[in-house]
Amino acid sequence: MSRHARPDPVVVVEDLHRSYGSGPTAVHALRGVSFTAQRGELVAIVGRSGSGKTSLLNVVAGLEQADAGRVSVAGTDVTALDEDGRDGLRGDGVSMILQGFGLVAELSATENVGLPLRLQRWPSARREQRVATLLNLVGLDGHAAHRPDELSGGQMQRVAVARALAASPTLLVADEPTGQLDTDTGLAVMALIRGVVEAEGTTALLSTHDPVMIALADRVLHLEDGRLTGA
Ligand SMILES: Nc1ncnc2c1ncn2[C@@H]1O[C@H](COP(=O)(O)OP(=O)(O)OP(=O)(O)O)[C@@H](O)[C@H]1O
Repeated sequence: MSRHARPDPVVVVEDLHRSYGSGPTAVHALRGVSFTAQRGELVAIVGRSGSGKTSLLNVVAGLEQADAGRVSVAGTDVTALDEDGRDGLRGDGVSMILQGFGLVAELSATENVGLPLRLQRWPSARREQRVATLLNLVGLDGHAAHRPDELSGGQMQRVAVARALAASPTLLVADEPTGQLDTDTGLAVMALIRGVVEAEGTTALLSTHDPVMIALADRVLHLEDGRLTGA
């Protein structure tokens, strides 16, 4: 755990339920999940395909609504927010790295990474410096001017990671952030996330199948059929 970690719960999840569909064909993706993640803690969520990892991350980040239960992020009751409120959450302290990258096709790597800083009205000189630092950290100095269609899948993922970290979020939510990366790039991205957790006291909630990422986590939560099982 980072030196910032202290009992200061950034994420509090209580008895969370989420289903898709209704009637006999309904899928109960989350069946009463509860846990807490502290400031500066890197929590890995593991479990078989279909165990509910993406559903859990999406509800915590406000992309999907829970059927029942409560999620609080940095003191905000996410489950009580309407759609606008949930969108606002992601501009304000919660960053998400999605499985499909979520980059803007028309923008260069530099512009994509700088987007959250633009939204927060960072002065341009400071913004440029932060973006350059992040692109360097993810090993993409030479690709700053490239648009997503000029980048490989691994490079797009690294841009997405840099963008998610740009505005020093309180909470980073990442769905298999190294899933589509080769071993070396995956290690670099994991080290980057671990480093940010250490340096900035970010709380990170990640789903992963990667043993190295699991080893780097402060805590591992095991999901099985929508329930947390003993670690
Ligand atoms: N939009 C949806 N409509 C219907 N069922 C869904 C939907 N999203 C997820 N599910 C179902 O909910 C369950 C949990 O899915 P989820 O994507 O959360 O699992 P996961 O652990 O993230 O899987 P993976 O590791 O394959 O990404 C699965 O049975 C899945 O088929």
